[in-house]
Amino acid sequence: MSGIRAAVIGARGRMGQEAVAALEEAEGIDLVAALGSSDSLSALTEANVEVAVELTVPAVTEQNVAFLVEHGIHAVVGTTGWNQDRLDRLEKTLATSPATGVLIAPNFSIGAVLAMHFAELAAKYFDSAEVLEIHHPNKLDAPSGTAVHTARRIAAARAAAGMGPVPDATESDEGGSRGAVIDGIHVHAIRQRGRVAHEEIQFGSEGEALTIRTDSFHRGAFMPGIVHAVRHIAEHPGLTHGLEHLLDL
Ligand SMILES: NC(=O)C1=CN([C@@H]2O[C@H](COP(=O)(O)OP(=O)(O)OC[C@H]3O[C@@H](n4cnc5c(N)ncnc54)[C@H](OP(=O)(O)O)[C@@H]3O)[C@@H](O)[C@H]2O)C=CC1
Ligand SMILES: O=C(O)C1=N[C@H](C(=O)O)C[C@H](O)C1
Repeated sequence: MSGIRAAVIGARGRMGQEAVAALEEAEGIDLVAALGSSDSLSALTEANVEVAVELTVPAVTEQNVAFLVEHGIHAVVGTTGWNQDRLDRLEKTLATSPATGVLIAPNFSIGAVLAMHFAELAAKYFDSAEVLEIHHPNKLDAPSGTAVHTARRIAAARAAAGMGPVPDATESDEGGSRGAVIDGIHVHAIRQRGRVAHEEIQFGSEGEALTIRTDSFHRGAFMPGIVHAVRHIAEHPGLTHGLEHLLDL
């Protein structure tokens, strides 16, 4: 064995099981540890892990990533829940281990990464913009991490173009029908059995609309992005937020 020594944390979850299979298949990567919730993280240092893929739950991801950084293990993180406070704390931890790379990836699917990129490009050309996400009903968080990241990027592109708020005359919003509002962009979450992960970004201006849609029908959709990140995260010390930064976009 002489490839990148990789591990999966959360190996028995829906994503973790797929990631274990994908990394076992990947050339130039040796999967040397696969941890569930009852395993100690010390197994990672005992196995001399170089890159760990973190796919757990929002409640534990921050402490897992802190352990990785403190032990100089590069991290490829798919778990949601990385708000600005958590990202700020992570930056501080990374300052103590400057050669270590951490990728926080709201979505590993190439289609979703491109959809967010296209949405950012389109944002300044349309008066209205809203994000709709649809996921399986076992998902713990709403709105999805991808939808939050998408809304933030649209809002930043609008702000950079000097645009004001989206037009909306709503005076009463009983039960939150207008959805969550992330940096001024409305985000709507649907949970539906039979679905995996889907997002639609809707833009509108007088007389025209643009809809950008991405569908992940199977968790295999996320695996090429994970494998690519495991191969390249060591070249990106510090914090990287979004797989787009590891791609040639
Ligand atoms: N970035 C992306 O592209 C994607 C991100 N996600 C995100 O990834 C995360 C996982 O999703 P999914 O696989 O569907 O969730 P699951 O609920 O299927 O899996 C979560 C796993 O986390 C494990 N876990 C919980 N606590 C710990 C811990 N302390 N140490 C190790 N493992 C732990 C559980 O382990 P056990 O079974 O051993 O109790 C469980 O198997 C979610 O936040 C989801 O939103 C999902 C899809 C794509
Ligand atoms: O929980 C999921 O399934 C997914 N979570 C991520 C998110 O919240 O954006 C990525 C993808 O949408 C699937």
